[in-house]
Amino acid sequence: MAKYVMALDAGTTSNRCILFNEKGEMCSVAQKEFTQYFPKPGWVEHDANEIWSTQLGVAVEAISMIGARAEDIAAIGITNQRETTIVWDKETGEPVYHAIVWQCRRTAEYCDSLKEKGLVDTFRAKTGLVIDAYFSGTKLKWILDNVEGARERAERGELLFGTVETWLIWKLTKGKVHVTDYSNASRTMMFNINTLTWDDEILAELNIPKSMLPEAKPSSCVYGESDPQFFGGIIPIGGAAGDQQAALFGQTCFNAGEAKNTYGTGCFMLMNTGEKPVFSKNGLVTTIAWGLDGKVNYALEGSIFVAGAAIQWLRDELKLIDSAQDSEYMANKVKDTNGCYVVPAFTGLGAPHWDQYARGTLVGITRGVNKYHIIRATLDSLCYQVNDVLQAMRADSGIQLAALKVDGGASANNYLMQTQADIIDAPVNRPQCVETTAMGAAYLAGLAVGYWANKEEVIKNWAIDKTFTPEISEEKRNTMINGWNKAVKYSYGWSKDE
Ligand SMILES: Nc1ncnc2c1ncn2[C@@H]1O[C@H](COP(=O)(O)OP(=O)(O)O)[C@@H](O)[C@H]1O
Ligand SMILES: O=P(O)(O)OC[C@H](O)CO
Repeated sequence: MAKYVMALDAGTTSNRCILFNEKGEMCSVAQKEFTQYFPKPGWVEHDANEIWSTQLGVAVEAISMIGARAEDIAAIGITNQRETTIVWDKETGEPVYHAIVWQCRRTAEYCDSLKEKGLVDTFRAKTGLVIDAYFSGTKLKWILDNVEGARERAERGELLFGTVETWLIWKLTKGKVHVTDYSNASRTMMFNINTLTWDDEILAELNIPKSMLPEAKPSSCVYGESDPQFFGGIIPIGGAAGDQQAALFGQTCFNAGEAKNTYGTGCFMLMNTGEKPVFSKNGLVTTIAWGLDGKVNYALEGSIFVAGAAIQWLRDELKLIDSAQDSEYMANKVKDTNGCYVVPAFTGLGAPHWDQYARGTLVGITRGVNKYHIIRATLDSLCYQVNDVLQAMRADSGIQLAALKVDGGASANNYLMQTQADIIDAPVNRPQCVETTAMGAAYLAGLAVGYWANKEEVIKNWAIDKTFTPEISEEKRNTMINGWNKAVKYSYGWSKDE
């Protein structure tokens, strides 16, 4: 029997490959960052060819690190930064433009025009989403409208669209397979989450030729095989899911009412709502969690655009820290933020505010505020944003979570996790393996090929590392949250007149 399942985790700032064994243990890990392009304020792009070459590179590295062969790998599972939009030529495989990243705000005004046409309820009912530049649909329209010749070529059937998993599967199969999974399709603002089909009315509104779109399939199913050129033999590609839905699966939140929060570049809280979509009244979006065993699970999601990215900003732009890990030590050098607040609305605000024009702000500065206070306030901003989303989730679902399951790169930060427990006034549970995104993709792929027999087998692999319990008084919590509520308002609408 094959020894491993290979997860390809194509994140926003880096690509990773992890080989998992049957017990869900990480047997080999390789990771590489890739270039971020910021061509204009609020715009974010990646080079799709670099996404592919980096992803293939780490896969080959992870395999060779433990001397594995293709036949040792039961299946490949893919998980990815969602919404990021790639258009390429069907024949040459060349992207016609850089990948437009989920964080990119270039279509904010066009989104406003859709709202002004009174389409908010239509989009919500069909796609589960709010109209926002975050999602793929308007990014795809932008490419067709702005790249010379793209619309004509698309109408002639020469171009293909995909989010990152579609692109990677297409590359891995050398152009044989053009698919997406339901969880990724549900982030495009073009997919009807009730009928599980591309929505003709929306495609007409956005003027998108249907022939460009991939076939939408369940998240756990064999889409095709990787070409033998890449790993010295064929490997079935057995699963794909957006990274946040994969993390929900990796955290084994299989039942309605179970939730997780992932602290990566952004921060995303998802609650499984079972086999029926629940539509939010409090600024959350409805999304497909996964398609598995002939059924579809839905989730409520609170999407926070900037979380770990704010720590990168402290490191790369302000140069206040040498590494993201240092933020913990630095934050602990002071007992509070000395009254200052950071609102990292660098690419607008997502849930529950949904302000495309919000921009970052630093308020409450007095003469005594030093770099440690600013670092601490930046970490705290993640906790406040998560609290805003958690309150919305409580209101929508009526469920008071007994504890919050966390994961993602920044969940390693103990200061951050303790403050999170303090602010939400509930325990925070961190599992031993915080690579739940990759783990979820591995589970979906492994289940498709029988490497794991069923979900019950994988539940056994979840184990806790540490629980953080609330330690501050209600009075202190309220004071901190009131300050945040005041601060966040200063970020609203900042770039509207530019
Ligand atoms: N110890 C830490 N404290 C705070 N932030 C951290 C820490 N370690 C990593 N991060 C942040 O977490 C992010 C990386 O997490 P990861 O889950 O790999 O993200 P992604 O999948 O979005 O690329 C980076 O933005 C980094 O700044
Ligand atoms: O790169 P991450 O892990 O922050 O995830 C990005 C999300 O998928 C965007 O929706």
